Amino acid sequence: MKILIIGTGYVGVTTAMVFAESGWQVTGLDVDAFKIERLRQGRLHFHEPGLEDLISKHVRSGRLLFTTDKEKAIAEHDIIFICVGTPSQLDGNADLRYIQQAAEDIGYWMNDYKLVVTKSTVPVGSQEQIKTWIEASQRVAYSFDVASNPEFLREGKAVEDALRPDRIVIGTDSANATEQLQKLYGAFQCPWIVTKPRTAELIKYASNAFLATKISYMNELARLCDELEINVKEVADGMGLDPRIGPSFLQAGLGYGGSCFPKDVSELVMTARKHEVNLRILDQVMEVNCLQFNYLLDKARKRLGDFTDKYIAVLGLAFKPNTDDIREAPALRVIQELILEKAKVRLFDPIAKLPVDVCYETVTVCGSVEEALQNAEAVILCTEWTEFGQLNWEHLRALLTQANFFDGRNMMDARQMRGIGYYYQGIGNDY
Ligand SMILES: NC(=O)c1ccc[n+]([C@@H]2O[C@H](COP(=O)([O-])OP(=O)(O)OC[C@H]3O[C@@H](n4cnc5c(N)ncnc54)[C@H](O)[C@@H]3O)[C@@H](O)[C@H]2O)c1
Ligand SMILES: O=c1ccn([C@@H]2O[C@H](COP(=O)(O)OP(=O)(O)O[C@H]3O[C@H](CO)[C@@H](O)[C@H](O)[C@H]3O)[C@@H](O)[C@H]2O)c(=O)[nH]1
Repeated sequence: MKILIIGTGYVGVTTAMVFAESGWQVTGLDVDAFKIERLRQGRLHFHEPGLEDLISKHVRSGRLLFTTDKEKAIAEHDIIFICVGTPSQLDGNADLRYIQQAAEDIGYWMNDYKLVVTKSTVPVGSQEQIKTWIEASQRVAYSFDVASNPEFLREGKAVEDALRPDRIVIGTDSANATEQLQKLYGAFQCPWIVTKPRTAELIKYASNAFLATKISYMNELARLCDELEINVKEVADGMGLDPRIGPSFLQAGLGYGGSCFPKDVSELVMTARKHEVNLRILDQVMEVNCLQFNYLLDKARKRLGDFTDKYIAVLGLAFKPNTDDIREAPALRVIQELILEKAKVRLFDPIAKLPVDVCYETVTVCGSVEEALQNAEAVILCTEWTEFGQLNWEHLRALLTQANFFDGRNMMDARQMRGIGYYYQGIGNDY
């Protein structure tokens, strides 16, 4: 079996690596020639720990190829994974234009039977829609199957998650598709769920929305903790020991960001609305998340009076550590608000960059934490990069004109920070 991956972003490249590691011949196809050129050299166009070494190993051995040639790629492969983006539209619905383009390309260039597998996160009912797009663009009516195989990897931990998944979910009505996918994933020792396409699609959205719910719940609880003089991290530790709750996704902070939770919660709410079901909990999850960054900024406003002409050091831009992804990053909201309130932002992130077209006069991108802290009246920590926790904050205090520390990820210990002279506020982490 020869595998084609359409879309060589975070998911496509990781999926290509997984199948190459299992010994299959894999080709990655993208419309972006820059990305393909880098990948051909065994280099990634994004930051993902451990992935580049594996990609470059398989490129060198010839097991992994990259191309922009749709016609040849589609004609020469039997199994095609769609891994293109499904961002949000302004109204909250998923934008399926890249999926439609990929489906139409497959229909147009197919020359034999193909198994088409959707790894992209697509709304419930998309498999039927993809079938109609393929059929409508076929020049000859070759047979094909469509299956859903949602991806559950986390950025920053993609290699580990994709090589050792918790579960493999397959949604298809075709016995042939199930058989081929079982062969493909043969070596994986994890639970399998083979179900209807719609169920598979909903499992993906329901999982992300549930995790987002845990986060918003903890963020609300953190506000209560601030009032009650209780530390939310201790509460989370106590809750997490109950195996029915579990310790993960209980970290209060600036709210969830990234390319998945915001858009997927929103799409699930929209899907429900189309069916006249009101997912009230998720409406609140989104609202809490939208307000969360401002909760920390309010603490800073109270302390500083206002931000006008004040140097503010913002540490961390990525939506979480160990990635360069800034899609829906809470740091962006913090920065936008600081700009509106006329602060002079000094930004540092070890990996993530502001896009070149985003150039604010009042934002200085710094090359080190020290540079960002220079003359600042406050530090706002937005991403919990390990290195921020390892710095000598006592020593760094001298760089600041005022030692105010607002910790959006509850990374520091309040007592220790106060002990070395900081005015410290976290999110439910002050006591
Ligand atoms: N990023 C994650 O952590 C993650 C995890 C699980 C699932 N997902 C889902 O996987 C999908 C992909 O996410 P991503 O983060 O990898 O996206 P991405 O934006 O990093 O990559 C998508 C790639 O598809 C390419 N593309 C678009 N249209 C194309 C076409 N017609 N032919 C060939 N290439 C095309 C783009 O150029 C881009 O390189 C989304 O639906 C997302 O929700 C993402
Ligand atoms: O306790 C927590 C855990 C996470 N976050 C935030 O939530 C966001 C998402 O984090 P995470 O889930 O680790 O990253 P993603 O790479 O977006 O992965 C999620 O989204 C992917 C795309 O659908 C799924 O495949 C993964 O299973 C799902 O975890 C980030 O902003 C985190 O800072 C918190 O605020 N508190």
